[in-house]
Amino acid sequence: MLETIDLTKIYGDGTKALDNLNFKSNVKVLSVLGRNGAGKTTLVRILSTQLLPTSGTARINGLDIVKEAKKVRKLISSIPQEARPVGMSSPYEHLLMYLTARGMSISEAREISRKTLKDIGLWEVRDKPTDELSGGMKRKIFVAMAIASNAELIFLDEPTVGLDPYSRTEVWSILKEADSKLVLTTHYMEEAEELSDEIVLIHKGKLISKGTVEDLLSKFKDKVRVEGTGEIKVGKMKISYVDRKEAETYIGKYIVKPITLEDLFIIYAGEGLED
Ligand SMILES: Nc1ncnc2c1ncn2[C@@H]1O[C@H](COP(=O)(O)OP(=O)(O)OP(=O)(O)O)[C@@H](O)[C@H]1O
Repeated sequence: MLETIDLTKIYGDGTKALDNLNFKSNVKVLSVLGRNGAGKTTLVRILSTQLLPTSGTARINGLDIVKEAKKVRKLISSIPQEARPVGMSSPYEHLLMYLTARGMSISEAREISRKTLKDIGLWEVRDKPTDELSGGMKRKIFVAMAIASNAELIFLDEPTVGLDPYSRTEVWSILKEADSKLVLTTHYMEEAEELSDEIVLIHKGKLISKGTVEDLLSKFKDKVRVEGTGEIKVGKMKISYVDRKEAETYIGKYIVKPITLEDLFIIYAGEGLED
């Protein structure tokens, strides 16, 4: 169970990255979505005890992430967005080091490392220095480390950035099979749709919406997206969200599409529909 209580973060320069965030979640995969700068990484860093909040707190399985940070760290594993592997060490060595450092026996760590490297598609390069691997392969090492940890809750900040579609599917598959609960941030909406049991949408550090993909979209079930005309300007593109009936008059003249998760970003950027 994850719960944030009036969680607020104001950085030293005055930027309010999280603004009284309150939500509870107890699902297998929770995705945190929001535009660049919405506060997702700040939230994940605070929840994974790498950064202190300015005020408020959060609880993971009832444990306070500030007052009981040491206990929380035993429950979680986290891959920061900026994680970089050690160039001379191989993927296999990364996993072994990480798992044994977490207290796993060497024999168990060997077995789990091998299985995870196979599952995630890194088996053939398991003994290569990571310096000699591609950016996507390096990213996969961290996903493998987190999943192999079998932690109760795993934080994955944009786990599939830079991965080709095949590798992304490999990662999705391993994430779906994991026994751990996951908190994920992503800018890939199909990834959020594929994996999430619940989504929290944040904007300028505030909670905008929470629910399943269906819940979030159901608020706009009678609307469609019209491209080429409308009040909302995204760069040079004009977009409007109109009732289905009204959209009939646009068919043939403009591009008319169903609303997807991507549209929530445009809608909630403050320029679209009122909630
Ligand atoms: N160390 C810092 N000092 C000052 N401001 C910061 C710092 N880190 C982040 N911010 C600011 O806090 C806000 C939230 O940033 P954060 O990285 O949490 O957003 P995000 O939703 O993860 O963005 P992205 O999708 O681009 O990764 C932004 O305005 C950002 O500029």
